[in-house]
Amino acid sequence: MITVLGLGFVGLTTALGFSKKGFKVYGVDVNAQKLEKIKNYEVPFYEPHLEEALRDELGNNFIVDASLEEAVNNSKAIIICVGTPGKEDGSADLTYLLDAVKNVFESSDGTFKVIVTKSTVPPSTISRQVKPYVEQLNREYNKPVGLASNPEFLREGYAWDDFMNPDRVVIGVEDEQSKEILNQIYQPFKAPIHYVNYNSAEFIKYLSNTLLSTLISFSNEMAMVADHIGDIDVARAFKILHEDKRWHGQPAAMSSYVYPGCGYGGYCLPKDTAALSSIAQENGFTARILDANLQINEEIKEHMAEKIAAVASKDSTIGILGLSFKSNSDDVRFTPSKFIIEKLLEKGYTNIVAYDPMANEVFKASYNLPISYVDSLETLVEQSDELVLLTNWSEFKENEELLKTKRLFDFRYVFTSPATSVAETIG
Ligand SMILES: NC(=O)c1ccc[n+]([C@@H]2O[C@H](COP(=O)([O-])OP(=O)(O)OC[C@H]3O[C@@H](n4cnc5c(N)ncnc54)[C@H](O)[C@@H]3O)[C@@H](O)[C@H]2O)c1
Ligand SMILES: O=c1ccn([C@@H]2O[C@H](COP(=O)(O)OP(=O)(O)O[C@H]3O[C@H](CO)[C@@H](O)[C@H](O)[C@H]3O)[C@@H](O)[C@H]2O)c(=O)[nH]1
Repeated sequence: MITVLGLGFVGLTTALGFSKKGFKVYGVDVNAQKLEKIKNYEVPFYEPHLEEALRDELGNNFIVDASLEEAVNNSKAIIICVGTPGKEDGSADLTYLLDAVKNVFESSDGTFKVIVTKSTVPPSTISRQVKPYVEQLNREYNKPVGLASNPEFLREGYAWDDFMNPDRVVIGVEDEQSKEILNQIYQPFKAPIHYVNYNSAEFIKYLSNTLLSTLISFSNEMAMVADHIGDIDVARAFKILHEDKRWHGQPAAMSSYVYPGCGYGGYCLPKDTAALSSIAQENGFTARILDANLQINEEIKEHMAEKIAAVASKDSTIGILGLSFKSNSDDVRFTPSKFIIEKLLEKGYTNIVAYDPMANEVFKASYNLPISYVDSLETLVEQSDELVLLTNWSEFKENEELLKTKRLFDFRYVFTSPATSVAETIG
């Protein structure tokens, strides 16, 4: 039913996991020594629980002494778990992956199977590299295959538990036959399954890993800032930081911080981020993550203005939804709306009309921009050709139908939550 190519940390765990769930699984590896060990019930690396699982499954559902041909042709899903090491220039080396794809083609008897990339590959690998490669192979072999991306999120040391109890399963798939097969093999896991396109699936894996690496480097940058300033108990500071209630609960409210939008504003985050970078510099340390953080906060606003300028004609009326820096507040200090409106004015949009449930007056008095204001959402929509949502007010959320009568730039992702816009959740 399933073949797993590559029996390293991910592959052996995957093979034993599916085997444990009752599927017949063929395990294949090009490393003869590794394979020999596995055949002798030996896990070639240290990972808790795998030895026990190998003892239970080998010779039952898990088969490692079959030829590649037998494995591939008895399987509907071929899951590739080979290494994708980094090259010197930082890019991913896809040699093993493409070799594995070729091996599948050479061995296939021509019945339909789906080749599933579980190895971590950069977004666009399937669409721009694997798919064209498969099309090229197909001109030679003419064997129908489907493609899917199924990134793996397990951690070493917890591989078995993470694989058997995934937080979610992500499947990038663009044809029904492959989707059906993947749906079947993941049903026993009782986890949410998210079907997305290839690029999104690959991206989600990097979104996860780079968030983790960024948080670690951020923490380390902060420790270096603290060391340079001196007399700061770094470990204690981090422990106290973790007491913020937004880190706890399910889902932790902190997840709303890991969410794109149109930049942070308000009286605190912009000035405090700048001030810490500045005092670090005074103490002889350049806080590059903080500096990049500030720079991104500028760039995102320009990016949003450019998105509008790319499609909206200069003589259209732009309706701004939201002026305060966040909902449930009338504070307009450093509000992204101010900067985005200024950028639109610079780009030549002269008809800008704005509405905020609370902050019209204070915004007008603070910034004196050449725009007009209206006092109801209905009037704003009526007067505008384009709508630009910049503050996450519930009044906007509650009026989706009205807002969607015009083209809407939803820059707070109110109606297109990144979590659900590309994903269909089942299970
Ligand atoms: N290690 C992790 O915690 C982890 C977690 C999630 C994702 N990943 C990703 O999964 C992939 C595999 O990682 P790993 O740690 O299991 O690697 P690994 O090096 O432990 O295992 C890869 C295996 O693939 C085998 N192989 C190479 N070419 C082959 C081919 N043509 N046919 C059959 N087998 C072949 C190798 O001999 C090796 O045993 C990588 O892309 C990695 O980034 C790793
Ligand atoms: O606060 C922290 C947490 C981790 N680390 C270090 O970060 C590295 C990675 O740790 P961890 O994430 O626990 O291990 P991995 O097994 O490499 O797992 C990561 O990489 C996998 C492969 O892509 C993903 O599947 C996992 O979700 C992701 O956590 C290690 O050097 C840790 O010491 C720190 O320095 N500080």
